[in-house]
Amino acid sequence: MASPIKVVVTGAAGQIAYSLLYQIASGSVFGPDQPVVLHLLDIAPMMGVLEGVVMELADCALPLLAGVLPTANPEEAFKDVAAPFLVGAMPRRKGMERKDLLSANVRIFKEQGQALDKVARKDVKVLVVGNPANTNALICSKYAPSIPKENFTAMTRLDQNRAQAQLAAKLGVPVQDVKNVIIWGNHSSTQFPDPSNALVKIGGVEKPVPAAINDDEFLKSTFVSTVQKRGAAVIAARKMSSALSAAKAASDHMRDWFLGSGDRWVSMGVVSDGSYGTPRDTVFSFPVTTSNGKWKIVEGLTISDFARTMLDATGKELDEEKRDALEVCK
Ligand SMILES: NC(=O)C1=CN([C@@H]2O[C@H](COP(=O)(O)OP(=O)(O)OC[C@H]3O[C@@H](n4cnc5c(N)ncnc54)[C@H](O)[C@@H]3O)[C@@H](O)[C@H]2O)C=CC1
Ligand SMILES: O=C([O-])CC(=O)C(=O)O
Repeated sequence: MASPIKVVVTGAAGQIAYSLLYQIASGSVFGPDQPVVLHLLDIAPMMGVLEGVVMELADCALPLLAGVLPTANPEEAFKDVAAPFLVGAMPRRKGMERKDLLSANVRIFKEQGQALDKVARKDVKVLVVGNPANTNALICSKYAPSIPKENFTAMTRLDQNRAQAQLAAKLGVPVQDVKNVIIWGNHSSTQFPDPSNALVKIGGVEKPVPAAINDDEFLKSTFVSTVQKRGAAVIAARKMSSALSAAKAASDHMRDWFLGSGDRWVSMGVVSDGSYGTPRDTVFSFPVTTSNGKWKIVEGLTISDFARTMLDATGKELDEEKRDALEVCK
């Protein structure tokens, strides 16, 4: 058995963490042979609730759970961790856009960037879930200059999973038979869920999704807006934002980053190098492949005029969010 790795979940007393902690501690993220020590960070007033979460983790009797550390101190939480899931932040409510959370949440990621810079391993792999996730990840990276910027990512995997599920339902196939749908840009209502390179397996044969669906109007309008607005639809129904599916997506993101994405593309918000004409120095979601703990943007894709308009709109929003976030952090 490998020696345990330290994994931190922030917002550990919240609703996403409630699903996520089990997935990490049961081996679905880092593999069935990798023990974990869980560091649980939340704010001081939540320590009582967190105590209950600690009790429940013990009561799960999980063989891979090698230790649990609940704390309200970021430097204690981030000490020597390999994998931070930065979930802790205010969720939006009905009628809000995710960027409306910026002024409330971005300071959390400044403070946590500073703490990571001070005490985390330099090869730490950071996943930001708390909204607005892309811009929070950018700010976190900016305040942790001793850690390579490639090590900071934002979660758009939930959007990818939603897009894949929508296409599979339309085609009447199991969800795993659809692959390579892309989420470009911001985890917001300007994101571009792009099915143009997606593939579907039908009767054992792989075909392009656009040809299999053969309904351009559906792919450019209904499909795009359903995925863009899915988070708001869940809030309208549940009166709380998605948590079960968000935790599953966070697990998928980290698992693929650590263990590899195989023959599938996955979407991750990463610091843009300007690929595909996107704004540099924003955290932009791209199709990537992952192996040996590193991600690589899929190169050489054709960008249609429609896609160009969509990429430019979401890039513009990310530039605006960055400007606002830097102002808040001054
Ligand atoms: N990127 C994505 O796809 C998704 C992102 N989200 C976002 O994830 C975040 C968390 O959502 P929920 O778990 O539903 O919220 P929640 O309100 O249930 O839990 C948030 C937890 O974070 C804690 N927290 C607040 N400030 C903190 C700090 N400075 N340090 C550590 N913990 C802190 C709170 O005390 C609370 O326990 C929200 O911002 C939400 O919008 C939610 C779904 C999907
Ligand atoms: O919509 C929200 O505010 C929560 C979220 O990010 C999502 O469900 O995608």
